[in-house]
Amino acid sequence: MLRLEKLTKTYPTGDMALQAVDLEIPAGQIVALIGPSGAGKSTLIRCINRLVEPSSGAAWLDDVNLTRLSQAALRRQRRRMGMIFQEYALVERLTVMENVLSGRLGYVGFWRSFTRRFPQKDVDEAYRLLDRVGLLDMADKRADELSGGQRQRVGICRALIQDPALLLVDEPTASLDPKTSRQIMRLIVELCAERGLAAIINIHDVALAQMFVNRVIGLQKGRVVFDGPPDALTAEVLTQIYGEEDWEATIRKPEDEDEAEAAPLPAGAGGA
Ligand SMILES: Nc1ncnc2c1ncn2[C@@H]1O[C@H](COP(=O)(O)OP(=O)(O)OP(=O)(O)O)[C@@H](O)[C@H]1O
Repeated sequence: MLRLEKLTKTYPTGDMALQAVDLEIPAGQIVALIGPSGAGKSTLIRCINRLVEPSSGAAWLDDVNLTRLSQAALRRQRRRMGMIFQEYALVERLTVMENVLSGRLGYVGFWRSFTRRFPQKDVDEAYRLLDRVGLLDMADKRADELSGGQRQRVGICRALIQDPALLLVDEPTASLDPKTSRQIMRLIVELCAERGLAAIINIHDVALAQMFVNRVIGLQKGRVVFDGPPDALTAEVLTQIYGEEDWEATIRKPEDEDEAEAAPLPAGAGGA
């Protein structure tokens, strides 16, 4: 379980990116984080694994206070938090397989990581994951030969091979076309359900969030202003989060139901 207690981040510039955020995410629950540009979504995700150092407050993963860890202990705990990035963050000149296996670098010793010789069980797991995401025949391709959707699938495999308890997902579909975006969201949600993984997905596309998760958290100016099921995201609520706009075009409509049926919410997606 992830618990944030009054998590606060003020950047040296004075930007108050997070203001005393309290949040609990049970094991296995998938949450979409929405909010306007600058609301603090990326900061929140990065304060959890301390790519950004929080100014005060605490982030607990089960019984571990992540904000108090030494660098060595933090490295160990980061294995439990897989991260998926908007721009994939793959090493372009390495193969798909090598990129996936790089997710194990936090586990193998210095010499193995230096020579990139991974245990056979890691290689076997990498093949299993690539098969699961439909990229088995791409294992030996270089990352720079892949499409955006294929790259994100590699990014997902790299995060999952860490065997994390929590996925931190930062705008996974922002660089993808609408159809590929749906496929990637569906894959993330399915894989989390299969593995009982909790996830926080920072996402700009409200309709996409509504389609795939059971709990949405709205941030505005570093504060949680909404926490509830996707159906509660009315035009009034969206105005509160984002400001005045014609929200009827954004809110999920009945004709989207076909897509929802094609992607039933797994039980693990969990309610608020
Ligand atoms: N490295 C930084 N130094 C100073 N201020 C920053 C830094 N990163 C973010 N900020 C500020 O913190 C606030 C929150 O930014 P953050 O990137 O977390 O928002 P966001 O909701 O993820 O936005 P977007 O959707 O545009 O990515 C903004 O005011 C931003 O300008």
